[in-house]
Amino acid sequence: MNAGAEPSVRTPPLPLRTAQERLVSLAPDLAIEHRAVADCNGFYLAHPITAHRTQPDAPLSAMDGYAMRAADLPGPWQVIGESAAGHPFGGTVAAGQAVRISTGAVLPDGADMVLLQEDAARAGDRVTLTGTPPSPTGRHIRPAGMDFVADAQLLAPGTRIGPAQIALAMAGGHQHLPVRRPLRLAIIDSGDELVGPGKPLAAHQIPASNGPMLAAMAAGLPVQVTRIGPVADRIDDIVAALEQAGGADIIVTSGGASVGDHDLVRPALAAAGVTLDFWRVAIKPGKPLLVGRRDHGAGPEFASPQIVLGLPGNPASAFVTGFLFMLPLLRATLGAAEALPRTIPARLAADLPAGGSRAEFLRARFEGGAVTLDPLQDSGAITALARSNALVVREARAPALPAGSEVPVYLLETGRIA
Ligand SMILES: Nc1nc2c(c(=O)[nH]1)N[C@H]1C(S)=C(S)[C@@H](COP(=O)(O)OP(=O)(O)OC[C@H]3O[C@@H](n4cnc5c(N)ncnc54)[C@H](O)[C@@H]3O)O[C@H]1N2
Ligand code: MOO
Repeated sequence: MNAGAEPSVRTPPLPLRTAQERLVSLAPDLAIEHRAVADCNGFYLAHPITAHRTQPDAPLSAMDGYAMRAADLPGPWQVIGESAAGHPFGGTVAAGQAVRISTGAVLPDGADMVLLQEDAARAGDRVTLTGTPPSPTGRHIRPAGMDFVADAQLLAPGTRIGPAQIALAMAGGHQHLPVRRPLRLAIIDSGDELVGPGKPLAAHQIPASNGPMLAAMAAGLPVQVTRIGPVADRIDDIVAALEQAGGADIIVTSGGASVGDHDLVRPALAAAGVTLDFWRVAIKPGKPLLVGRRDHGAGPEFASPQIVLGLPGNPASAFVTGFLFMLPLLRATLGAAEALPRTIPARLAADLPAGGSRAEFLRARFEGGAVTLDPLQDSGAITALARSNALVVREARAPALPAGSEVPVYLLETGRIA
């Protein structure tokens, strides 16, 4: 879209990939901070990190037993001391000698093998072989540098930091990691029919469920969520909600994105100074998605424009666009190397009819490599969403496929998909 050209219903909906790439390219630039390693779970690494040390820094025993020279097999040996984890043996193992050793302890000089204690018998300071000696290729020794050597790259930029990455950074001698600061996300529910929690409902009203759903989708990421609404279908009210969200890096709305007389998010965005970047994507559900931005003007912390992502109101549409657009935008802003979700191949449990003019994301269950479509594909059906753990991708105008065919699916982990 050219700058200044207002997208209209006459502008064809964008193909999915084009729309996703455009959105991700708008990701705000969040400042990089140095955060205590243990507090980095779920963040993305902003710069590569290298090892400040070698691990292990000396050869270690991988088992409890006796350290000795393989050339002395089959023994017997005289025990001359002990090497425990944190307490190395200071001497050297000579011919016919052994050192009692524990897992993680430094292998004494002169030794090149560890005999498991289960394969040995000890009487006083004499040890004899009672079982199988270690094979020449498995002497229960972890050589120095087996895990990593000083200055080697430990983690690449854009890596998601989880429990194992925290362990690696700590072992590599890091106290802090460079990550983008937590993202401020405002989520706005809009619609006259919506009611917030704990309030009585008339027949024409429904509980606002999209806001909590979208917040839960983002919960695994370092995101501070502010929930606003539900907001009435009045331009002034929506503008006021957008002002309330003035300090957010990203605003996600749901509802009011379509073409009805009460779908007022677009005019409200214009009134609030948001320039529309694109509107409508050729996907089902989720077509009326919109993306806009406005200058923050709130200091150096907000160097990039604020992004507004308007999702359709239907719950399945909000979920699918939350998965295909909101989460990739959050990941890209937080510095993820890979912002877009990936499909995996699965076998269709039943025939799949031909597709329509939009790419579709069908709610389904994936079990044992096979995927079964939910019979209720209405974008207002939350039950179907709640019992699904996968989205089957059917490309626009895809031909009908027989059961057993391979299709791409997105897996949705229960409770935590970010
Ligand atoms: N004439 C046309 N009508 C519609 C079109 C179209 O192209 N031409 N597009 C349809 C499609 S596709 C979708 S998707 C919907 C989405 O419309 P909106 O984004 O404007 O959503 P609303 O009309 O506000 O609401 C739709 C539906 O979702 C419920 N809803 C909304 N917000 C929430 C919430 N926070 N929690 C739970 N449920 C919510 C709302 O009550 C409606 O039932 O438009 C089609 N129409
Ligand atoms: O695209 Mo709407 O999201 O079909 O339901």
